[in-house]
Amino acid sequence: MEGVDHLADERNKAEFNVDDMKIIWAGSRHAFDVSNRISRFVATDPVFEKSNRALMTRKELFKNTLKKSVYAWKIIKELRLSDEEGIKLRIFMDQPGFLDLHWGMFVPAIKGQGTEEQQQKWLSLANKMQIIGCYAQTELGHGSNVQGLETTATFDPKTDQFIMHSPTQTSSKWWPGGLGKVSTHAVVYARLITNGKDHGVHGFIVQLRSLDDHSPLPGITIGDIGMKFGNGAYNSMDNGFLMFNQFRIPRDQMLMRLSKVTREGKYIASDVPRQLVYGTMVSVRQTIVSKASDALARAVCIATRYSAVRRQFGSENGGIETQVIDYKTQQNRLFPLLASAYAFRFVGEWLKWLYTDVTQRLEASDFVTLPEAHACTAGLKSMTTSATSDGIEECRKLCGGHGYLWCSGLPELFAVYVPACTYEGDNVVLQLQVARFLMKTVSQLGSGKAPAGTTAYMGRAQHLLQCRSGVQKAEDWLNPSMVLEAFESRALRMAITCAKNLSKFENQEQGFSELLADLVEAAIAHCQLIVVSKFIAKIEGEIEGKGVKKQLKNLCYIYALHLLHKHLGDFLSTNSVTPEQASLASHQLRSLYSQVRPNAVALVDAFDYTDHYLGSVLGRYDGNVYPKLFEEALKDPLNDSVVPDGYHEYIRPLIKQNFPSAKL
Ligand SMILES: CCCCCCCC/C=C\CCCCCCCCCCCCC/C=C/C(=O)SCCNC(=O)CCNC(=O)[C@H](O)C(C)(C)COP(=O)(O)OP(=O)(O)OC[C@H]1O[C@@H](n2cnc3c(N)ncnc32)[C@H](O)[C@@H]1OP(=O)(O)O
Ligand SMILES: Cc1cc2nc3c(=O)[nH]c(=O)nc-3n(C[C@H](O)[C@H](O)[C@H](O)COP(=O)(O)OP(=O)(O)OC[C@H]3O[C@@H](n4cnc5c(N)ncnc54)[C@H](O)[C@@H]3O)c2cc1C
Repeated sequence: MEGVDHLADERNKAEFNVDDMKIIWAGSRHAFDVSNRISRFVATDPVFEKSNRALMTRKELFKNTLKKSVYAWKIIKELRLSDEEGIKLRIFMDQPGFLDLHWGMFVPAIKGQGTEEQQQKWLSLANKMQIIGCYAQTELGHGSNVQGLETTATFDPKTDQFIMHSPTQTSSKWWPGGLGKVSTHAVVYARLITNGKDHGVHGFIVQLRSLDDHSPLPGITIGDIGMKFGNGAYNSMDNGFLMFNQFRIPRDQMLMRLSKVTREGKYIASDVPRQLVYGTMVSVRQTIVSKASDALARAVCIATRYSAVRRQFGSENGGIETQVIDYKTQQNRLFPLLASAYAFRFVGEWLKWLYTDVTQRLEASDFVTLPEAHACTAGLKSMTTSATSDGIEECRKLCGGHGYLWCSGLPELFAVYVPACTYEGDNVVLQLQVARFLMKTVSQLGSGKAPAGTTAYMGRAQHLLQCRSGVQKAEDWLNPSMVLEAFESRALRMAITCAKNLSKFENQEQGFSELLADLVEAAIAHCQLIVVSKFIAKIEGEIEGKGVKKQLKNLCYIYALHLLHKHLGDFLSTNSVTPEQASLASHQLRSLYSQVRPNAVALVDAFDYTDHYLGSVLGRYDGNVYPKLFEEALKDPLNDSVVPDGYHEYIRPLIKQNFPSAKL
């Protein structure tokens, strides 16, 4: 029935003020107002219609993305939207495209690595979108190993130019978003060679296409790398390939904030860490963590609302059946994901703070916190995107058969989201960076250098290596210090075991390669500790709103205890908990699920998503699922005619058994 809220009973059960929770979720009243206003604006503008995406051909989808992106830019300019509003517009538009790479990587790369002069020249064009840029780092043969890139930029002192060249097929740039068909420019990462010496990978601004007719400049071969996973989905993006054939650019197009090449061809390295050339990746990894909470929240919102609508079994005397959300198995799969969405939100807020702090320090030439910022952005990007990808797929299963329908919104969400486990650094490769950082920290214990920041707990190694958890009853698992101690002790003991095993190898690098799998597990344990500790810090802070804090506490402990349950092997093998304490944790989890149950729909309403953004028949705000599933089905082109195309050609001859005889 139109206009009826099928989830009204669920909403009436809520024990907290949803509007207050919306502010907590958004981060502030201001952030909520912006998000709420822009999402509704996008939802009502026909240009941003997206329900027809799956049926578009690649070319139609690409053109539709161009149309939406340019229209979004026009709105940003005409309505003088702020950066914050512009970014929200892009998010709610919900279609990956060249704008992401232009604003998300090209502009930041110039800001981070260009000199004042270069910024003035290039950003004035880029900020008006008179040039469109992308980030061309990955090559056909090398993505994870940035130091292994093969493209060369050789300085020619005669002409004061760099010669950009792709010496092999594997050196072709391959993957950059926006490169295939749209970008006029790119920040290209290539090996800098002066006077025959290789100085490693540096960034260069390179014009790729004519600003008059968009044709590739001579010496440049460029195109799209082809269809990717899923229909619609990430295929709106023109990920591209690029080859240089002795292509020349002026010397002043090398990004020279971190190091320089003089007119004579002399290379001058500055005294800043060379890793700052990776700065753009660090900034995007930070953004990806907040986006993980958003993607997971979308999936959880769909699965929660649908689980409250869907009924199976349990009917007594012909009465109504049980809502599937009431099954403990459903709760055991769904509520930890709901809790994770909130957890990633808060760790994302904290990471943004950490990133802002390290950026300010770098500007003041203070590099002390750079390794930690790198480890946190890499590790949390890895951990949250892996959990979110798995979570979206779990939400699809939580919706049963209907979750597999395109109109559930979940297949497309998964297809768009899952490459987050790979881009901006493969998730395993990134956890190994965390592991290196942890091994270094462990090796310095006792040296007088106290570990700080997220590794401060390692400074209490003596206690954490010996302590036994004091949990005696299920309620003890609601004690923040007991929860934290269990996670700290597990993370520390895993790291120390790895360090001990490493020390048995004469060659540290060889030892590291032998122990890769254990090192990744130790890194994940450390990252989970960070998320748990930031959630606990959040609930221990000031939180306004009727009943809001109570709900967040429940979610925080669900998050922590479900991790304990999932990684029980780690907790038991490190003696961080006993089997009895683990069983008390399971008991406490069940009790927390019961407390969350009446609030579940309201907790996903707090995300404030429009039906347009969710793009899901199953996750509709009004819960009016079944009539809308029919409506969607009837829109499918196969239902345009009762008798399908191909009937006379194939079905009829088959049934009548009168097809021509086969010849081999
Ligand atoms: C007017 C208003 C305007 C508003 C605008 C409105 C419009 C809005 C439109 C859009 C809005 C934009 C929204 C943007 C949102 C963006 C969202 C995201 C979308 C994403 C789209 C996908 C795009 C994808 C892009 C890419 O994938 S780019 C390529 C990424 N590639 C990688 O990540 C490669 C991974 N590999 C590496 O990073 C490195 O190779 C390595 C694995 C780290 C190894 O490096 P190496 O140098 O070999 O180091 P090691 O020897 O291992 O270590 C040495 C040393 O260095 C330290 N280290 C390493 N990395 C770093 C680092 N980054 N920082 C600091 N330190 C680092 C390492 O720890 C070691 O330290 P020690 O020596 O101390 O041990
Ligand atoms: C949708 C999408 C968009 C992208 N956009 C861009 C872009 O705009 N610009 C850009 O430059 N790039 C882009 N990329 C490329 C992306 O950054 C790389 O794909 C990514 O860094 C992974 O590198 P790879 O493909 O070389 O993977 P590989 O490194 O080849 O990984 C293959 C396997 O090897 C494993 N592996 C690799 N090294 C190690 C190791 N040292 N130890 C243990 N295991 C290892 C990995 O875990 C993985 O399982 C994009 C990729 C995708 C999918």
